[in-house]
Amino acid sequence: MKLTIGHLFPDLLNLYGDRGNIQCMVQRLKWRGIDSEVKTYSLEDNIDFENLDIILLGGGSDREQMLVCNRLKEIKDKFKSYVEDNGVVIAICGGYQLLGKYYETDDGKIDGLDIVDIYTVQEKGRLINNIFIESDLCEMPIVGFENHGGRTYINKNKPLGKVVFGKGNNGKSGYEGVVYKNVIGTYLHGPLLPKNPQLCDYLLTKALERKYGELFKGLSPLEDKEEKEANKYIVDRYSNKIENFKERIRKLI
Ligand SMILES: NC(=O)CC[C@H](N)C(=O)O
Repeated sequence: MKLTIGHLFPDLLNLYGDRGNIQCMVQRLKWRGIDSEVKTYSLEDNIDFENLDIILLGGGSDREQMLVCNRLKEIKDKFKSYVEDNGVVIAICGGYQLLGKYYETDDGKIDGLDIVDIYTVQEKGRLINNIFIESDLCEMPIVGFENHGGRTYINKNKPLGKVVFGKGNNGKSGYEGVVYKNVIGTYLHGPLLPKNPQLCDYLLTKALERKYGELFKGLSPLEDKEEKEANKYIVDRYSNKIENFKERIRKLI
C-alpha cells in the first residue's frame, strides 16, 4: 500500500515547522510498512488532485496568504471536487482560514476556497498561546501552539474540539478548528501531528480507507511512548494553570 501526500505552496505556507506534519505521517506509515510519496507544489505548478491522498496546507502571514489566494481561485473547483470525493486535507492556521469563505484583514479581504462553512475576521490583538483541546476524533487531548490575528467563526460545520486551555477559533466560542468530511482545519501549530499521534492515525486511516476500501484492515498499533509523554507534558502543565486559576477564583468569591 502507498499514500501520496501533497504539500501545497510550502515556500509560502509553512509557519512553525508545519512541514513536520508530513514527516510525521511518512514515518508513521513507514513503521507500519506502508509506502508514501511526498509531492510539493509551488504557485505555478499544476496540482494533480486525482493522484493525491492527503493534502497539507500550512500556516502563513497575511501577506503570504494574499499571494496564495489568487492561485486558490484557479484551483478552487478541483480542490472542491477532491474534498467532496472524501479526499483528506489537514489545514493549519493560515491554511485553515483559507478553507473558508474569506479572511477579512485590515489591509483587505482575502478570498478563501469556500470549502468549509467558516469565515475569518481580523480583530484587535493576536491570540498567542499554547493550547489544548478535547475532540471526539481521538481519546488523547490534542495539543499545540496558536498564533493568529484572525478570529474564525463557524456557520454550519462541526468544530474539531472544545478548548480546555487556550483561545481557539475566536477566543469566545470555546471551540477550536473545524471538521468537514475528511477535512480538518485547526489553528494548532507545533507541528501538530507528532504530539498528537491519534489524530495523525485518524487522517492516515481515512486516506487508506478511501484508497483501498475493504482491502485496508486498519493500522497496526504503535507504542507511542515518547509521543504520549510529549502530549501529557503540555496537558499537565496547563491543567495545573487551570487549577491554579480556578483556585484563585474560588478564593475571590
Ligand atoms: N499562524 C498563522 O498561520 C497566521 C495566520 C494569519 N496570518 C493570522 O494572523 O491570523
